[in-house]
Amino acid sequence: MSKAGPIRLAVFASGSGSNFEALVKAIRKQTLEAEVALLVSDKPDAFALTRADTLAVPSVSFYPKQFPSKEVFEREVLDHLKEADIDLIVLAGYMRIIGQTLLEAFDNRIINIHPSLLPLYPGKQGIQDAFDAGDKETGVTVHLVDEGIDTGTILAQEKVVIDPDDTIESLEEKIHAVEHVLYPEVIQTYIKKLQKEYA
Ligand SMILES: Nc1nc2c(c(=O)[nH]1)N[C@@H](CN(C=O)c1ccc(C(=O)N[C@@H](CCC(=O)O)C(=O)O)cc1)CN2
Ligand SMILES: NCC(=O)N[C@@H]1O[C@H](COP(=O)([O-])[O-])[C@@H](O)[C@H]1O
Repeated sequence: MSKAGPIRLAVFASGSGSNFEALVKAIRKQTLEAEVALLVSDKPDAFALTRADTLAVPSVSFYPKQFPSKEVFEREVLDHLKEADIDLIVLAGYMRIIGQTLLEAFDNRIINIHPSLLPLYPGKQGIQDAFDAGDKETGVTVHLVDEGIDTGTILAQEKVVIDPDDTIESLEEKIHAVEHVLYPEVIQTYIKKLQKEYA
């Protein structure tokens, strides 16, 4: 981490990749002092990979079920991260549990964004769960990733009001709009913290 040059991020995405694109655009607007050196996906048909091609960001994708175990899969991923000299892993709609191989190699250097006010509604459908519960508000959480699911140290949260006339689609739009601003801000702050620690 003490090396020269910008912090090198690997973004992990399984789906659309709008948060990935927001991070790249924040870097190009110079509001995030980092470099997205690699996009990693566990879904070779993920639209995030198309966004990476359009944005000229190197990418790699995998079929996890082709590997005999999560450990073997993550060792392959880790080889690519080392080759790209990655400093920080940023999960952005990555719908796969991070195992011990990556957790140990990137201790306190894996961040996730989750579309609920954790500890409320962890898991894969945070937006739907809050909507179905009839809550008047939900929000976005950015947290460190640990061995639990959405149990890592919370770095930031922002509330989002659920209006009576909201649909699941309109709520998703409001959540994503918050994410696309909050995530780059939180990562910038965390990078500065890491750089001080490693100085
Ligand atoms: N070790 C951790 N890994 C991940 C975390 C975390 O907090 N700790 N956050 C998730 C994101 N996520 C919710 O925020 C989440 C993603 C995926 C799952 C899940 O049950 N996935 C299944 C199915 C995977 C598949 O079939 O594609 C699984 O991996 O077994 C729950 C929560 C990212 N990873
Ligand atoms: N459990 C993790 C989880 O639900 N993550 C959520 O997936 C979406 C990815 O959107 P994107 O692919 O457009 O960035 C985001 O809303 C993110 O919070």
